[in-house]
Amino acid sequence: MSKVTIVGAGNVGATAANVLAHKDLVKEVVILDIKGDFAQGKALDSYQQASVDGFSTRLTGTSDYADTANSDIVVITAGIPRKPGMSRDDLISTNAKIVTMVTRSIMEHSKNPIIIVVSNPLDVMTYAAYKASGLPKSRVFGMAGILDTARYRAFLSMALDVSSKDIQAMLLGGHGDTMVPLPRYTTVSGIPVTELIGEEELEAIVQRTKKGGGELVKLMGTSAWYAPGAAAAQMVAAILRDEQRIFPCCAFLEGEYGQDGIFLGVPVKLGKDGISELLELKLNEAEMKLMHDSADAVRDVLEVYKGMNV
Ligand SMILES: NC(=O)C1=CN([C@@H]2O[C@H](COP(=O)(O)OP(=O)(O)OC[C@H]3O[C@@H](n4cnc5c(N)ncnc54)[C@H](O)[C@@H]3O)[C@@H](O)[C@H]2O)C=CC1
Ligand SMILES: O=C([O-])CC(=O)C(=O)O
Repeated sequence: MSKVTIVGAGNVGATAANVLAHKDLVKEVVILDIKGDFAQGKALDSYQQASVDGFSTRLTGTSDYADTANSDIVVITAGIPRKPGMSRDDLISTNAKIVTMVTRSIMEHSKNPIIIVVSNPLDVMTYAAYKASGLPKSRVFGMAGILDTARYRAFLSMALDVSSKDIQAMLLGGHGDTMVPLPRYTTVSGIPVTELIGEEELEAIVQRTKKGGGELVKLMGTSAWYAPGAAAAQMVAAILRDEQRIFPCCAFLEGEYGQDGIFLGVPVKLGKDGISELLELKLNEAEMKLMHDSADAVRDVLEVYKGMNV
């Protein structure tokens, strides 16, 4: 009888709630937004889909944190999205305050939730939620890697004309243009991807993946929501079902990959208590360098956050 709260009833939050309800895994999904009755409207619309699509999960909307009391899992999507010409890092001054305030309010009503952060800039916003919550690192992490590998898998699927279901891939690093897709850890039904595609075409797909978020911002004028919402719901499902699935997630590193005191994308195992294990891949020199460059980029934004004293 779990309870899931989604903070932010906007594009990503409402999609995550809707996708989660379709999985029919949880009794109650609460959507919270500061924007008047907006969350109530989104929840009501979503719940009116229940009889059409056949799910029982109740969706309710609110602007009152008391209604989030005793949540088992909280997904934070509150904050502003970027517009064309902006980087995710440009969102920090607004979103750091929002994510910190949201996390504090959540913790006033739920003792030991698992928090999944979605708001950007993701790696630093996950750090902000971790600090504001006081929860252990196993219970606070961010969604990005599932989305970024999903884009990588989509581009590969289009290039190879195969189902993306058969493409397995791993990706590390920050959720920015320095992210590190890993062709050496990419297979198609067990076949190394390098046996199926030329080096140049693969490199072009890697580069397109790194800028995958920006491509959509340019096309739509705001950032993506279908794949991000579904990715967040997949993480919630893995926790609710105690699946111990291995996903790339934004997790707190304390020495792993040569990084300390920073949230970055790495493979983790997800189950009922959050992150049960962080996996350290045997990277080659070139991959490790890309990982360190990505960590440096995240660390620059982390310094900005630390200087804000929120
Ligand atoms: N980690 C990832 O891979 C992804 C992250 N994002 C990020 O997710 C965030 C949300 O994106 P969208 O849903 O497209 O934006 P949106 O503008 O559609 O929705 C954001 C919602 O947050 C609400 N909000 C703002 N301040 C709040 C507060 N203090 N408390 C509660 N609610 C508050 C707004 O009223 C709005 O409804 C953005 O920061 C975006 O950059 C988006 C896609 C992927
Ligand atoms: O691109 C953005 O700003 C939103 C995001 O993180 C993504 O879609 O990857």
